[in-house]
Amino acid sequence: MYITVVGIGYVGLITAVGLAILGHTVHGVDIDAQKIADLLNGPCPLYEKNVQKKINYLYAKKLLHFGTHYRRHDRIFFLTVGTPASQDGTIDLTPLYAAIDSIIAFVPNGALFLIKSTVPVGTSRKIVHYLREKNVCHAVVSNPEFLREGNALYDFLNPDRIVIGADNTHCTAILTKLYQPLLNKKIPFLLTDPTTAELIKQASNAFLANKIALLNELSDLCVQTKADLGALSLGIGLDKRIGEAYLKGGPGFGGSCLPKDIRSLSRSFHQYGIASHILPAVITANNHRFTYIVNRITAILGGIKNKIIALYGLTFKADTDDTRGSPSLSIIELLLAQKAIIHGYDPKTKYDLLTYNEKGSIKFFSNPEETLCEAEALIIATEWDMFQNIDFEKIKTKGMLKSNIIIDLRNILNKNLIQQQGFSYYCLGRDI
Ligand SMILES: NC(=O)c1ccc[n+]([C@@H]2O[C@H](COP(=O)([O-])OP(=O)(O)OC[C@H]3O[C@@H](n4cnc5c(N)ncnc54)[C@H](O)[C@@H]3O)[C@@H](O)[C@H]2O)c1
Ligand SMILES: O=c1ccn([C@@H]2O[C@H](COP(=O)(O)OP(=O)(O)O[C@H]3O[C@H](CO)[C@@H](O)[C@H](O)[C@H]3O)[C@@H](O)[C@H]2O)c(=O)[nH]1
Repeated sequence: MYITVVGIGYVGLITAVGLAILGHTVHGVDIDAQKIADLLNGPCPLYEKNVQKKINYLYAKKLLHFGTHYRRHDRIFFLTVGTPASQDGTIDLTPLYAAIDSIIAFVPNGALFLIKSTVPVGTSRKIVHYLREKNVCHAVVSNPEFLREGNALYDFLNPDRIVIGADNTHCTAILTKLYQPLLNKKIPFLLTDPTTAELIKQASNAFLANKIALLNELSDLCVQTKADLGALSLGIGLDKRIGEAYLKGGPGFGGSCLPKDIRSLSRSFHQYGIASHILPAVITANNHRFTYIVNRITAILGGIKNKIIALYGLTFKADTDDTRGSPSLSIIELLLAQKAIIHGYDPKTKYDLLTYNEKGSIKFFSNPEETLCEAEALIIATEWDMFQNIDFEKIKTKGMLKSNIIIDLRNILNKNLIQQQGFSYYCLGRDI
């Protein structure tokens, strides 16, 4: 099938590559001409493992194309543009409607719009009305995406389920054909209406966020009671009704999705005149976590004013270059506000894209050892594998870290080894 993917960001790029791997011919369109040029000439504008190789291969096979314009014969459009949220959860749908406007100005009636962007409940049906008012006739289907950055292509090709929210059976038939290779793998195919499909997407993220927030709260109780956080997660997760995923303690959940989608869902409750008591509590708990962690760091260091603190990991989790909604950045802002001096390191972050509200002292480094220069303490904020392979023995012997304090917000280092090497090691659920 010939498919157009609109908005080649984290989701659009993987959707385009994934659909081409499934055997379709895919045309990716973005308004960002620089992004398209980078996709065509390299390097890939975003980091997702194994994707660059796949792009090169599919491009050579002519299964994948990129451009800034639509083609007249395009009929099936996956809409994957951004849907950012303001603090009160209002979603900015301007990019989505702009994309729709540019498509309908170009293609004749009879196209199929598949909404993959995460949108507030009711959006697909509003789009149907919008198209009707414009006197054009196209079908609209909700087909939310559940991929995780860092595992994106695997998730696209091996999803736990495909959710289709459609009001007519003709669209369902097209989608069955489109996803046939995945249906052959017995991946559950859930057909429902568009509103329910939209709600499934946001509610799934709300459940995940709930799990993380509760685990993080329990982690604080572990500190006070000297219970073992690792054993607690395992013990809870072994209950099949709960499951082991999303029970890792950390600095709080972040990213461009979980925080945004809970705020948006919470706003939908409000708009429909009902109260959600749980969602606002999860948001508050997560925001509070950043302050809690900075207070603990301050206590461990006996004050942080004018002290250099090295921080490893700026992305919102490992294996991505995405810093949107990153807990590391929230923690850095709070440390800078107390006049700490930050030395930051991340293997994939494009430092020049980072902006700070606090105009404090911050410097970024291109290698982990240099980052430690003159630092009082090292904070590990994301779980990149490479941080586990750093030669801490050498760091200790050469006296690279002034006070030999390591604060591990992801519990990725081997506590016994690191303590034997002579560091004061502080980890989640025990000291923080
Ligand atoms: N990032 C994720 O892991 C993830 C997973 C599932 C769902 N989602 C949802 O998918 C959507 C996209 O997220 P993302 O992280 O890929 O965003 P992104 O910001 O990385 O990408 C959006 C892209 O859309 C382009 N764009 C904006 N307006 C356009 C227009 N009118 N025409 C063509 N292109 C346009 C932008 O230039 C950008 O390249 C959001 O709704 C998000 O909530 C994201
Ligand atoms: O046990 C855990 C799991 C995750 N996190 C944190 O939670 C955040 C979100 O992680 P993850 O869910 O892996 O990231 P995303 O790539 O944003 O994926 C989420 O958001 C996407 C966009 O909606 C959805 O498609 C995915 O299904 C959903 O997992 C990150 O800060 C993680 O560090 C934890 O602290 N502990």
